[in-house]
Amino acid sequence: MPPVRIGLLGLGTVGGGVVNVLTRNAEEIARRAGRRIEVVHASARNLDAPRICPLEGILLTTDPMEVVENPEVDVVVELIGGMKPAGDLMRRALELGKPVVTANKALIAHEGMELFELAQRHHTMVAFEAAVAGGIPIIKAIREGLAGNRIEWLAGIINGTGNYILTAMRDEGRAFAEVLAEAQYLGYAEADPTFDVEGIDAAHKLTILAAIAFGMPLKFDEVYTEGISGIETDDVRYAGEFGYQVKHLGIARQRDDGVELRVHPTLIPERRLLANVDGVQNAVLVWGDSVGPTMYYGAGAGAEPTASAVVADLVDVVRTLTADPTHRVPHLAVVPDQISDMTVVPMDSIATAYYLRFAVEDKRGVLAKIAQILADHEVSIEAMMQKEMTEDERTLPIVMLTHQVREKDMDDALAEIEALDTVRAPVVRMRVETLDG
Ligand SMILES: NC(=O)C1=CN([C@@H]2O[C@H](COP(=O)(O)OP(=O)(O)OC[C@H]3O[C@@H](n4cnc5c(N)ncnc54)[C@H](O)[C@@H]3O)[C@@H](O)[C@H]2O)C=CC1
Ligand SMILES: N[C@@H](CC=O)C(=O)O
Ligand code: NA
Repeated sequence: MPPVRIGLLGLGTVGGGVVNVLTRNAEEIARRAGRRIEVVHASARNLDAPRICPLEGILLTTDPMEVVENPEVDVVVELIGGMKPAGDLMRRALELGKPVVTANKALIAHEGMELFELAQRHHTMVAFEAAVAGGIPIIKAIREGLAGNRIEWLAGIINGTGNYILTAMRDEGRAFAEVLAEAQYLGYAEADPTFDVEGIDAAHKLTILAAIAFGMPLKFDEVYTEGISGIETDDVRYAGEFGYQVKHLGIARQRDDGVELRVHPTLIPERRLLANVDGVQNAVLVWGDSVGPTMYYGAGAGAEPTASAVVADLVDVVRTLTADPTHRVPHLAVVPDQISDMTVVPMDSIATAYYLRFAVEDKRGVLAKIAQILADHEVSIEAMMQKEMTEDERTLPIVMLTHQVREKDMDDALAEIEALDTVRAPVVRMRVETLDG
């Protein structure tokens, strides 16, 4: 069989990693795919930029559309990122009947439904394993390995940059900005790193995971999203004193009245496996009704871990190039006419336990007043600590864990507490998840 000819859009961190993996493991990959896989044409914005990979034998251009339209290219790999021009390039490739492999979670989360429909219409496919949790084969695991289950819920650390920052803040007490710059240097961060630190990247990934787990449409706009930029080292330390780690989680859960989709900093009991996933590593805990809890762990970002997922998709695509398109594994796990809409439940209706930190004036009766307001709103306290006075001797931090409470009740209680003269700053709050069923 002649080699399969790849057109590669983007020669940055992941594009470079893909060339390296395809070159180094060429024989092994050919044994699996049944044919050799070779990059023949590639594009980058600046052809003089330094590269992490060899480029011998690859025709280079600054015009990615030239690669897509090259009749000598059989499969397109999109590793540019973002919405434009990546979306137009992908659409053109699909119209030409060329399969596309991508790591672009933003594009899939926003435009996946149309792209999958276009692919189907042109008897081809989009593969996107690298879009979620980097090198972890989580899409394949849920879509194929857990196909016998009703997935009840999943929770994951799905942004490598954010986890890298939180780990360095906790273990080394380093400043947020400095660690972010390091994650950018290592190639982990998005082109716009606010996507990482404000939870948007994790929301893109959760959108995709939920669609595959529950057979529902991609609903990025309905994901409740909070990032890690507001987390302070004191809170990480106090959480540790209660026996918890602070992690940024994406959570999707089926309920009778719809589905919860939320991304936010979360306290997890330190004995849980997820609490011990550090640095750039990601992990996803998936709970299926037949299998129970399963967990998938590995590098969530970086050149070769992400390339590992891109190349696995390439092998899949190559294996099915000559197959009847209706016999391929569907993009969102269920056959297209079986995708069923699901209501995303409002945050107000979600019940979780909470970590709270109050900055109060050191005055008699303040704590009693706070406890009273919490009780009036059905919030019951599980544990409480009074911490040392701040350096300026102005405020006394009080931290507590609560039992489960509806978000709406907590909002109302905190609004009342923040209006007290003796409360000096907005209350810091993080949700707590036990992840035990
Ligand atoms: N870096 C990582 O660890 C991971 C990245 N991803 C995704 O992989 C994709 C690529 O990311 P990286 O390799 O990190 O990016 P990068 O910034 O290192 O490389 C991007 C490449 O695309 C080219 N490019 C950028 N804008 C372009 C434009 N307007 N027109 C033509 N070419 C353009 C650049 O010249 C460069 O070669 C993104 O979708 C990202 O979200 C997914 C998982 C992990
Ligand atoms: N910026 C992303 C890259 C992988 O998806 C991350 O840090 O996880
Ligand atoms: Na993956």
